Amino acid sequence: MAAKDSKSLRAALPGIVRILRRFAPQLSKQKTLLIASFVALMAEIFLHLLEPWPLKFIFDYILVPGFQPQSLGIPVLSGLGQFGLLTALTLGLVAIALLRATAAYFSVVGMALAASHVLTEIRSELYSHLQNLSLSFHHKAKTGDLITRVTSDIERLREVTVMAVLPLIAHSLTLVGMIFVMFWLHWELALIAVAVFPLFVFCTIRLTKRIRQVVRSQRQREGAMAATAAESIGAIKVVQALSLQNMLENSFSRHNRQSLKESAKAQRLAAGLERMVELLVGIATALVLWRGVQLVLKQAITPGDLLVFVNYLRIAFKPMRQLAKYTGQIAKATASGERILDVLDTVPDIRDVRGATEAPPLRGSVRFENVSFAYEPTNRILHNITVEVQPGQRIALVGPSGGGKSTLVSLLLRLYDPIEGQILVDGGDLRQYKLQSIRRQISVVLQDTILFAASVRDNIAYGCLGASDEAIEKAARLANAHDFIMALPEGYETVLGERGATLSGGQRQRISIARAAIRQAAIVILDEPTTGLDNENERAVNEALDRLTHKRTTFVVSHNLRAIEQADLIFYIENGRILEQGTHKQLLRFNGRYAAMYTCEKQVGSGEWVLGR
Ligand SMILES: Nc1ncnc2c1ncn2[C@@H]1O[C@H](COP(=O)(O)OP(=O)(O)OP(=O)(O)O)[C@@H](O)[C@H]1O
Repeated sequence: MAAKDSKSLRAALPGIVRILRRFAPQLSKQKTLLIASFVALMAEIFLHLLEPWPLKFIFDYILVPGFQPQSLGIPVLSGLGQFGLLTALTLGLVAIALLRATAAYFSVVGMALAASHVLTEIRSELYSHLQNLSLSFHHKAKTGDLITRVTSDIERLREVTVMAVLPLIAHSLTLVGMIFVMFWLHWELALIAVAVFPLFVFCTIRLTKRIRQVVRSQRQREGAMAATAAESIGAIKVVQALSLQNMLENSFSRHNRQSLKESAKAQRLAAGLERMVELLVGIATALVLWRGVQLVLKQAITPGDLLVFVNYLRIAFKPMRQLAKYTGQIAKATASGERILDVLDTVPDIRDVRGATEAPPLRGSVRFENVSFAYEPTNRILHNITVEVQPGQRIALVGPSGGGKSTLVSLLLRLYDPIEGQILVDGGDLRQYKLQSIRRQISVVLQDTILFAASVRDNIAYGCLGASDEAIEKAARLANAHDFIMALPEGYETVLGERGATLSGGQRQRISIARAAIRQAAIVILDEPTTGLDNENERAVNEALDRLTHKRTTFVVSHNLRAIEQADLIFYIENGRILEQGTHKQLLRFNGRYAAMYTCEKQVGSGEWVLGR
């Protein structure tokens, strides 16, 4: 994920090869379109080379004293008179222009279509890959930066394919064709014309390398800005409440100013490169004229030949000047392409192992066997956890904050894999089953309920895609949500604000319970589901949770004393170790840490376990 250091142009080529190789399957699907546009391109190049030739004939045969049609050596034209030949040549000029325009049209449209198809497919692949990348990746990556990759990096590749790659190929091949024809006409004059080329290539490579470095660092800067914006706008309430606006603004404008500097530098370099090319072409034209006129006077070449030379240099002038622009754009797009590949080539830590099977319908027995886990290799969070849970049992995980309770349940969801030990469901190792088939059978209610900017109905149905209206309503009734949903302006069709912002915390929580309920899963995970709710909402949510978890294996991470007392089995976890386990009564009799916390909490009397938080 880390940004690569800037590369030289020589080193950029492997980047392009890497991109082409990685996207070869998508490209080969567009084979027919690509071949057709290439054929059109070749036709365009040929017609481009042909353009000055009618003029050459006019200069060499019509404008010379003593017109001799036979000297043309082309039987069809030799039979024409002076006027007829002039008409034929001028019509030829128009026909060449027309055919060339048609060929160019088809090559551009064909290429644009092929690029759009390929990149649309890559964008879908990128999005789906991002969704499946493990949490360990997403915790480290910046959201804004990832969004830039899915949107503007892909867009840049699409633009550059049509606006730079195609013209670059066309112009390069035209240049090669022109050099070939010039050598065929007169090698000495051709040598003079191409003499400035090595200088041109040298300067282009040097400047393009610098442009690429600047542009890459500018892209990173833009990613950082997008990340800052996404983060602060996503958490605007906290930002305003803590008056963090100034601090965030400063950081944003620092990146913004730096990006401006880099963009100005890139523009300066690109403009300098273009001017240098103009100068070199001017020098080449002057040299050709100087030697060419002498050759015409010595009758070594015809005036028409010199005209073709000068014309080719003029035609070559435009692409050569643009070459700098195109290479700059391609360097930019290579950077974009590599940023996309960096994501696509990141292998999810958590994925289906080879030969993984669909999990059978679960009964709900769970066993953690000597499970250890670390987010960072050097810092173990869980140590040798062994837990045995029977189907339908309600388990409470308690202990001070940071002890590892949420981490433990996230291992059951296979958001992470243990570094040692194994987790068994109904006797089978979690890792032998397909990821989705396990997750589908576990319902989750978290403290931070995430709802989507969709209708209430859809938000509930996300728990079980394709659920019927009856099932949705049943789940909503179970979750104590039906009545307030019906009171919303459009009932179940009411579209929620982003992240469900238009509902109260308790309402959001009850919709998320309905979403969990519709799954009918054998295992339910409740991670502090009532934290932050007022008494009335908490009562409604608790009622809903009791119904949701009835006869299901339930893991509750909670500070709520009532939820803890009701559990069949309580695990007291501190510093990643299970220090005590048993029923509420057993643990009170044991008079250890759990009993101490419980007694202390009872005395404080808030009903919420506050120690250690
Ligand atoms: N994504 C992460 N990357 C690195 N460390 C993490 C990550 N998530 C949690 N931790 C660390 O793992 C430890 C256990 O966290 P966890 O959230 O499991 O504790 P908890 O017992 O659920 O706490 P709380 O009661 O406050 O929710 C903490 O020290 C925390 O800092």
